[in-house]
Amino acid sequence: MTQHGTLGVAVIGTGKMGADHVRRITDVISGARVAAVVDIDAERVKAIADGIKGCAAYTDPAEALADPGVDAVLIASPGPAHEAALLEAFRHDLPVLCEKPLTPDAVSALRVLEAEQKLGHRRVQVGFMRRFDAEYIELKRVLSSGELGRTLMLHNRHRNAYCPPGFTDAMLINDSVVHEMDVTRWLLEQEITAVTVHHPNPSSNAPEGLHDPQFVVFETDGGSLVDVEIFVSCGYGYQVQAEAVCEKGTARIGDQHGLLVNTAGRWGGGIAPDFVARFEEAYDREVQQWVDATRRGEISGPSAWDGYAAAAVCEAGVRAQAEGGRVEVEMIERPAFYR
Ligand SMILES: NC(=O)C1=CN([C@@H]2O[C@H](COP(=O)(O)OP(=O)(O)OC[C@H]3O[C@@H](n4cnc5c(N)ncnc54)[C@H](O)[C@@H]3O)[C@@H](O)[C@H]2O)C=CC1
Ligand SMILES: O=C1[C@@H](O)[C@H](O)[C@@H](O)[C@H](O)[C@H]1O
Repeated sequence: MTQHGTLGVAVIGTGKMGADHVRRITDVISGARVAAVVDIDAERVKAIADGIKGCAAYTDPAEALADPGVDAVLIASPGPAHEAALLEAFRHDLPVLCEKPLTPDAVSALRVLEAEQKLGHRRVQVGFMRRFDAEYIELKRVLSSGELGRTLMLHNRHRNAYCPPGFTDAMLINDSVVHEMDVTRWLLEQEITAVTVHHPNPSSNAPEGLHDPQFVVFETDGGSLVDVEIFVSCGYGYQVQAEAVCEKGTARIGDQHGLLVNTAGRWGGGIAPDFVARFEEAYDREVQQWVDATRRGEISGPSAWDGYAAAAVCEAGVRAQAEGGRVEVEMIERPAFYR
């Protein structure tokens, strides 16, 4: 570790999430600094590095990870670039915070699991930030306490005001519903065993060719049923809600009733514009805890196994979308290394 024990982080990918993580490490959290930024867009990466003292700019992740000032890696490039960056980080035995998805499919996620196991110690935390959100943490506490009895169903709504150009049906599953896959596994402590996907006639506001919204159903090995409304062109804001239906009651998060205003015969509150605003504190907590654990020589949070499990469920979801009907999730048995 460089500069009085401060963790030197290389941020790979400096788009929407990467640039926000650079800002977070530089201005918000403690114990780390951005030692290097990497992007295939040379102009973008230079502009970002120029604004940070002692930060080097690279267009090649391999060169950046060989920089002696780099102690840890935050991967925020697009999903298909994650595997190469992860394997390069393993070559230097560097700890990694990898934005979701770990990789875009189960076969490549499995290669990452195998490579991490060969290292002999865990190196990866996956960026499933909802596990660091105050409301989700509270929901997890209530469900784990047993005060509401067994969880029978979990209803989820996941709405984005708009989606980036080129968003596809498969991305609805791989980029968006992947978060509900992770929170289902984490909240219920059960594995997802089968996926079914339905959709109504698309909204007239959906981009051409996108079946939006969709309605996804998970079955779990504990006998719970989970549904997810995914709607990425709802137009009015960003909403993530979850309601657990349990034997002795229900528990619900995501109504965002921070401030209620009464005026001119109406009442109401605000809705976050996007995930960066809605989950700002969760991202801060996620990155701070990763830095703290790394500086203690530990690794915590969602593991590469969680990334693999989500990728396996995504695969079933994408097949269910394309083929119709119910598709069973195919997963390897959890290795002892990840227990
Ligand atoms: N946790 C969350 O809520 C969210 C996570 N994400 C995840 O963050 C990652 C990045 O997403 P965005 O920032 O939205 O994408 P983006 O498209 O805004 O940025 C990606 C950046 O990576 C660069 N890049 C592409 N290939 C590269 C490579 N091989 N090496 C280095 N840089 C490369 C691009 O030039 C671009 O600057 C994705 O894995 C995405 O799934 C995205 C949005 C929210
Ligand atoms: O991860 C994310 C995006 O990639 C995805 O496109 C959005 O739908 C999610 O809400 C966001 O959290």
